[in-house]
Amino acid sequence: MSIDIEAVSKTFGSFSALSNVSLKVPSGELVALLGPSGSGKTSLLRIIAGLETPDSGRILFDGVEATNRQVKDRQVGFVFQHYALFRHMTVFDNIAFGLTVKPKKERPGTQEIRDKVYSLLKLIQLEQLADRYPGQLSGGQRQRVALARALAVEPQVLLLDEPFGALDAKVRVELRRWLRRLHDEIHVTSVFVTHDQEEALEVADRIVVMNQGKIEQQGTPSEVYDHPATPFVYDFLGNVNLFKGRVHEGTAQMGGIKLSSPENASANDAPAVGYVRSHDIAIERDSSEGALKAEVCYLLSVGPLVRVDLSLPDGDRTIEVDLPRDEADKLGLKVGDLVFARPRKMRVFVDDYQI
Ligand SMILES: Nc1ncnc2c1ncn2[C@@H]1O[C@H](COP(=O)(O)OP(=O)(O)OP(=O)(O)O)[C@@H](O)[C@H]1O
Repeated sequence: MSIDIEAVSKTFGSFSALSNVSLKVPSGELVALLGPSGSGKTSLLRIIAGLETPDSGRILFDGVEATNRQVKDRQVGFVFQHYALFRHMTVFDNIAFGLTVKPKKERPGTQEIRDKVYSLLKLIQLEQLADRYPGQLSGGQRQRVALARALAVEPQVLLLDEPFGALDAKVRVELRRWLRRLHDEIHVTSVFVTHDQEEALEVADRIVVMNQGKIEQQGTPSEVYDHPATPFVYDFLGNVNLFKGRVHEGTAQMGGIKLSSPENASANDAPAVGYVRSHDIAIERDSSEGALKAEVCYLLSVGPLVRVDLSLPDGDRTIEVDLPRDEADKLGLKVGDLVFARPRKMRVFVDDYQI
């Protein structure tokens, strides 16, 4: 089922939580709502669910207006971060719950419910745990059961609000991959709220980046990561260094670096900020054009990368560089070394922006 959100606004008292938000979720797509705390992700999800009513705007399911439709008539399934399972019920009974409470004429027979629950247990790979109670499961297993419970009633839309938020990092990564594979199998239209950019990049077909109740940008993971539309998106989706300067007649002069025809900078003689991701800076031993002299002030190996902090001679500024480990090994960097940093890719935004 497709979802259309048309010009939705929502205020709480005098606070505007959502302002004129429009979004189309095509049938079968997995969309991530990504943004910092308080950006309006959960409010939007609750409006889709029918748990909250917008002040203005409309929600359509499959092209049919559903703004005032009751939650129970929307055919949505939920999985929340703390959507507790029924503690006194087994895994089997938790998953079966939505089916057993259906009105008598819609309720499937006992054998049909049993078959359905076992097929879902197979899907979440927990067949052997049907008789356990929630207290006897790990956090990750509990969220998988919560997902199976949501899917049991065959929702047309699945809404997930930080479903892995309470889990430790390793389980989170496993579960998001698992969710992606599961979605490829069942194709239910899904909206997934997260503030974790890696999670959104890995799981979603499309990412909707939210900030202060508005959509900053939407696109495929590579569109939003490789072509951020605004400084906010640049900053939110990855580690970034800022170089302040000016643009003048098609040339940008940013903190000692000169760029001709910088992307995105058409203004004349205006203050501007250049954005460079930490992995888009090369470190070289020899001086070359477009490279900045810098001193290595900190080194840290993190998995396959080495984080190198460089201080620039212009004062107290440091820039962060992420180098593949073999490249760092080849350079043999030590704290105190004088090197040259060359931004490989810089995006210039003319409007001043503070992080
Ligand atoms: N029922 C409410 N009453 C008053 N203010 C609310 C209510 N619900 C949300 N808000 C406010 O609206 C803003 C958006 O909240 P929302 O929960 O949608 O953000 P979020 O992006 O999901 O944040 P988080 O990641 O922290 O959950 C917040 O500033 C929040 O305090």
